[in-house]
Amino acid sequence: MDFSKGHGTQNDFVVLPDLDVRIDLEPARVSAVCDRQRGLGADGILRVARAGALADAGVLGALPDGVAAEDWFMDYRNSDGSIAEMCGNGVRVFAHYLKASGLESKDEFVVGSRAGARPVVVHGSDATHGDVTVAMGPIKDLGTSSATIDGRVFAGVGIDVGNPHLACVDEHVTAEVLSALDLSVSPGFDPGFFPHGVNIEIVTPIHDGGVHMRVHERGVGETRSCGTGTVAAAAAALRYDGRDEGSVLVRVLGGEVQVTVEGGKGSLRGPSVLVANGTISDAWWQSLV
Ligand SMILES: N[C@@H](CCC[C@H](N)C(=O)O)C(=O)O
Repeated sequence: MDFSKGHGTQNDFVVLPDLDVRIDLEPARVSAVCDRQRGLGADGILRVARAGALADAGVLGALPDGVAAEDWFMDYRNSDGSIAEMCGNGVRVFAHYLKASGLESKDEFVVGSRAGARPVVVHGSDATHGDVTVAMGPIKDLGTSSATIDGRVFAGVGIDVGNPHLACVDEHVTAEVLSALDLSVSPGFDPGFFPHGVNIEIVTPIHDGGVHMRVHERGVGETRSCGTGTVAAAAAALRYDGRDEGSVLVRVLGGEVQVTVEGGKGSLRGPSVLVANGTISDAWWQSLV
């Protein structure tokens, strides 16, 4: 089975081209591939197929809103094997992979996700580096809640950008305070508020047009970046600043991305890097279930 490995600001993915939808992505297989000791190592898997082929194979119950059968579809899995609705860094890597592999020749096209259509613009790409903007869709306010890290409570705002986030902007949080946080343990959150789990961002207020952020992802743990999380963080930081719209440079452990919030929708521009192509052993794959 062929694979590529790539990352967007060090949120890393195994990309599995599967146009005929033959690969069985059982959670045990996904978590083995993503395991950094016994597998390839990644925060998640991106299966590459057309939306119609995934629906015909029963992977998708129905085509999500705005997604046509002939659109590309990013079938995203977290490293624990769970399915998530959206992955912002994943869409950039997915679009870059399509261009680099020759599967797509256009610079502007739609990537389908379980959260709906996510149009992309590939500003530039070669076999290794890409620069991609993703139209991230509506930003929905879920109300206020809080996260607990190491006994410290962070007030935040619940934000749905296709998947659920709790973005906590705190006046006492600086880049130095952020770097001292222990995110090796899952932060506490209100399961009544987030019955399907949540991605949690701790964010500095906006300074000189930018914020710093760390993130603990549902189904993964701490990651060095989360694209949907940067959109939630930017929206929360703008609101903290008394604004509904604006452009924010979001700095994460793995780099930086530019997020724009306008008309209740987000857009995300940032890099993608494709680092390797290879083959997964059939014997190993079969041994996993
Ligand atoms: N890293 C992703 C988000 C992946 C999904 C998330 N862990 C969830 O379960 O919602 C991103 O770049 O957005």
